[in-house]
Amino acid sequence: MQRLKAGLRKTGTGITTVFTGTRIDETLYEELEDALLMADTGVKATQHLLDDLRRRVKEAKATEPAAVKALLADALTDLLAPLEKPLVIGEHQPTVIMVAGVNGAGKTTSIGKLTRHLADHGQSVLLAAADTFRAAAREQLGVWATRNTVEIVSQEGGDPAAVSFDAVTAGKARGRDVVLVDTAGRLPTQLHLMQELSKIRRVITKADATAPHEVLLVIDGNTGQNALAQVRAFDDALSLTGLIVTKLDGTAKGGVLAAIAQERPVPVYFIGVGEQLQDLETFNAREFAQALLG
Ligand SMILES: Nc1nc2c(ncn2[C@@H]2O[C@H](COP(=O)(O)OP(=O)(O)OP(=O)(O)O)[C@@H](O)[C@H]2O)c(=O)[nH]1
Repeated sequence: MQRLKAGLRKTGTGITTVFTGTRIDETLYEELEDALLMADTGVKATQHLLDDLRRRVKEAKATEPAAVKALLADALTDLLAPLEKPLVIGEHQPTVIMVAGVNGAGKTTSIGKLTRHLADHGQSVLLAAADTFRAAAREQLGVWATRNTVEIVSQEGGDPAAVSFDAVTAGKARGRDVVLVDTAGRLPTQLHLMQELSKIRRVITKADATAPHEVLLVIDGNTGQNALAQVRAFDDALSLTGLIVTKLDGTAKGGVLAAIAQERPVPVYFIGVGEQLQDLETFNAREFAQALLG
């Protein structure tokens, strides 16, 4: 919570200074609108929050800007609440989790953190290095695997769908709890690479008819509105089940979660708040709103 609070300070300060005045007037709402837009909350979510806030202020008969800030925290919590959902492991063995994202979003780091989180909860993990293009990516995942004492299935220059198939088959045979499939970073505009992702998904289903059980997109919270565009594109191509939002430490664009909640509410399973293994937190709407608004 402290790390999240510190991380969201840049986003939060712009919004909270709006409430330092003494009067609740149109200027306050206008400044708040600007601050929310600056924080990448997006036009729709900003409008929704302002309308909701005006209603709450009227109902509560609030007279102090400080009270309005508390009401905004409530409005934001309600908006973000649909994004709150725990990642459930154990309904299938293994639970197959496919992870996608654009280059540099923090996919491999998040997989390392997630592996550690799962291992801490007593789950055995098998990693599939389906990023067969970049030797460095395989090596990086290998480092995480060693650090987490988990197994890894990788294949130099192989077909990513084939590696995924092998990993799911091995996970089944070895009775692992979770198979995590890391895919190469790609842009939604690279159509052939998006098709390749769909192929990986299909081939995973061939190895296990019920899989993948989770299809996660890792997005960089620092990219603001662009992250929302990524959610839309990857969701259209892959039917996402969840998100991991990274780099929420030190961002000025934390409002993007509100935009996602408003426009494409894919659950946020985890948030990344640093580069270390332990810097992964489950997403909680109230905590996030409070961390943001101080
Ligand atoms: N501050 C901070 N940095 C992060 C976080 N998550 C990842 N990073 C950093 O972001 C950079 C990119 O992370 P990677 O995990 O390599 O990204 P990737 O999506 O796997 O990249 P590709 O393999 O190119 O697709 C690294 O320097 C990470 O340390 C986070 O939550 N906070």
